[in-house]
Amino acid sequence: MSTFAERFGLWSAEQKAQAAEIAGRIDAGEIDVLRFAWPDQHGVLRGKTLVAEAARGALSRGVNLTTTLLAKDTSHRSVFPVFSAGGGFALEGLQGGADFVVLPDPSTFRTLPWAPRTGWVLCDAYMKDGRPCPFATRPILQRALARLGARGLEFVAGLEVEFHVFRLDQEALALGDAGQPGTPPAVSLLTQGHQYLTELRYDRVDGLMELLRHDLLALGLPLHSLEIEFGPSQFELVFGPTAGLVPADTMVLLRSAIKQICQRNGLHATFMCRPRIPSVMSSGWHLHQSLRHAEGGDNAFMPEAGSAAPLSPLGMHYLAGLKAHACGAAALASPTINGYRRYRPFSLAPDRAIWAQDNRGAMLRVLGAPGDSASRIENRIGEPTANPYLYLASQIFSGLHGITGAMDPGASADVPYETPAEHLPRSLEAALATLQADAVLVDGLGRDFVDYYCHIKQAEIARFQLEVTEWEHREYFDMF
Ligand SMILES: NC(=O)CC[C@H](N)C(=O)O
Repeated sequence: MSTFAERFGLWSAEQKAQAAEIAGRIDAGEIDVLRFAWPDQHGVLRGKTLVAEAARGALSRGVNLTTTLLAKDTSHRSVFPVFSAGGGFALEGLQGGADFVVLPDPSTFRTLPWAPRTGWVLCDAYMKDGRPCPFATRPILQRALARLGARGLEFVAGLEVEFHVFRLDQEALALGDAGQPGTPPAVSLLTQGHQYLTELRYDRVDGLMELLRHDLLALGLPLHSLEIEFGPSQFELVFGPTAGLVPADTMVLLRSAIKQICQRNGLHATFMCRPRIPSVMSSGWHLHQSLRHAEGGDNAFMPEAGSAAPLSPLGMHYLAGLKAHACGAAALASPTINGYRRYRPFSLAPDRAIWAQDNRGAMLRVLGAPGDSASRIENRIGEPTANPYLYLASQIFSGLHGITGAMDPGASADVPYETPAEHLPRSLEAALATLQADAVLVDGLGRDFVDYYCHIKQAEIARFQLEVTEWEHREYFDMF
């Protein structure tokens, strides 16, 4: 019987060869288990771990997962009526908690440095009839990349990712800590804040940094630097430029890797934008991006000699597209309720949709000059929880619109927090409404996908709105 991958022709010749190589490593007894990891709608990895012999067959047969995973919000609740007729989804085949199939992309295989004799492979999701799973997000980025490819262009991105790491104070979980979501762990600071980039702070956490450096490099991720960020217990890692799907695959893996490495060492790493700790600074995910010519590989954003503009005309049009669609794209770049507390002035985070030449107060920081082969745009709109496939796709769809419409980004906003401009959405709800009304992003992502995504996010918002916050209690309880 032919396998799932063969029957539906889901692998390229290169992927077949890579799968054979993994099978060979399993046969040679190199690994005991293989983790089949699939990035869900939140960009969180889920999947199953198979023992070596079972994993060998599942490489090309795939692994069945439950379609209810597609229905989950960030509390892991199913927010579609999956057991009703049709399952509440706009598309067929997802009712009743039936199976879908995740099939490895063999090019992503590696062994996990922190987990002995453990293999890991990123998977793509398909329906049982071989169709791509309609709500999977990796194919959305693939589609965006293909649109660029049709113009002879490739997407290049480097990642600047901020996050917090705390010491875990709690050894055991109490029974009462269970919940959906459960009680967050009790933690203490690793470092105090406001010692941005000091060597003393770095040395204090050198042990953690060395753990991260060793394992992230062993995973083959393009780690460039490790840095002390502004806030208490806040750090930043920078990853050098890679092309196509790789930066997004890197992001899902690095987030999961950092959390795993930390939890194995009595630490808690979080990519939540603005944890509730005194003197907190928000964590951003700044995306350095450029396009290159598929033929020749030269940077398509680098301006010609003598250019007054910091980018080529193509780059300036792309920039204008990013600016024009920023408020809708925010729903993908900053997908949590918490992320909207970050857009505030004078914080090195953006608060409005503007661009400027090398200015960290602007949303779009442009770094380019004739002769600079690293000419690029740094979009500072994102927070580190974003699903990278959606965040990157939102950039490409926006930028492509700028290119096809030969859009003009206007002048550089050199006083970013004073320049009159459209304010970034003040809430996730406002961002979702803007996304729904953005015809270019809806066309790129697909109307069914946008409706699906907004339904999940609205469920989170609805639960949030039912909670009485500590702020309200403090404000009104004694006063009235
Ligand atoms: N050093 C920095 O650039 C800080 C960035 C800031 N934390 C943000 O939210 O984007």
